[in-house]
Amino acid sequence: MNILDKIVADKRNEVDLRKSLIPISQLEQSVLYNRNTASLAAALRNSNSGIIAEHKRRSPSKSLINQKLNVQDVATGYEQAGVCGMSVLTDSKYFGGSLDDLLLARSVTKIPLLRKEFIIDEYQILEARAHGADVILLIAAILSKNEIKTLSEAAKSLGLDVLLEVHNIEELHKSIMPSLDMLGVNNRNLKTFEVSLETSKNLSKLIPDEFVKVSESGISSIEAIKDLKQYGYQGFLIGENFMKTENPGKYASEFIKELES
Ligand SMILES: O=C(O)c1ccccc1NCC(=O)[C@H](O)[C@H](O)COP(=O)(O)O
Repeated sequence: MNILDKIVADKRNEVDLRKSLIPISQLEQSVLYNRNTASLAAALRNSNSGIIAEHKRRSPSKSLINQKLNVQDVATGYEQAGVCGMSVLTDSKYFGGSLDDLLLARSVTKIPLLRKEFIIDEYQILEARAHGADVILLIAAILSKNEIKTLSEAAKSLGLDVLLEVHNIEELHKSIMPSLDMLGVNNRNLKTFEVSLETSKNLSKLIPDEFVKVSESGISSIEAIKDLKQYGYQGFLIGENFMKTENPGKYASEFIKELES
């Protein structure tokens, strides 16, 4: 079994357990569930830098990245740096994150928040909204066309933006549908961990113009972003490169200033 299959198998058990503990009616009654959401797609369209900065403690490919930081400090730092949005990993077993991280980030910032999760069930979308997310991620590699349609339509009906992630042409072809806002190309093969920015470049011309194009993973330089912009990308998801520093917000601020200069 590859790592992605393992993550999804564990996720099915985790979601079943969560559903049995917290009913949907409880999620719907939360204060955060009943609020106006912010659009990441709109923020990216209006930005020069297009940075989406991630909170990521560890990962299957890199193991430990940074365990010392407080998520509220990271969120505040990212907002002050001028990022367009923040991605918060909520998977606990493989990334050391949680829904509490999302809540804590929401408590200190107004920027669009992405629930970075392996979403396989509509229940996780309700959880995302109830914990302060504005955006959800859907990963084409783990969903059928029909599931992408059902889940993205559910997210849109709740006022959430949808970022759909692909890694190859087959995933892209099955995914294009009107209920998506952003199409993300993951430069990391989630089954082998191989990273190449060529993946974003190769798929760029196949992504229809109505979607905001986002390049994800393995981005560590200003030159890489300038190059990807030539291919029509308006969003750049950066995790490890910021999180491995002592002060991700400060590093992101310097990165964005240089990008915009
Ligand atoms: O990062 C991993 O090792 C990973 C492994 C398996 C599934 C997903 C994984 N990462 C999720 C992401 O997409 C990244 O956290 C995100 O794009 C940021 O990437 P990076 O800038 O390279 O940290």
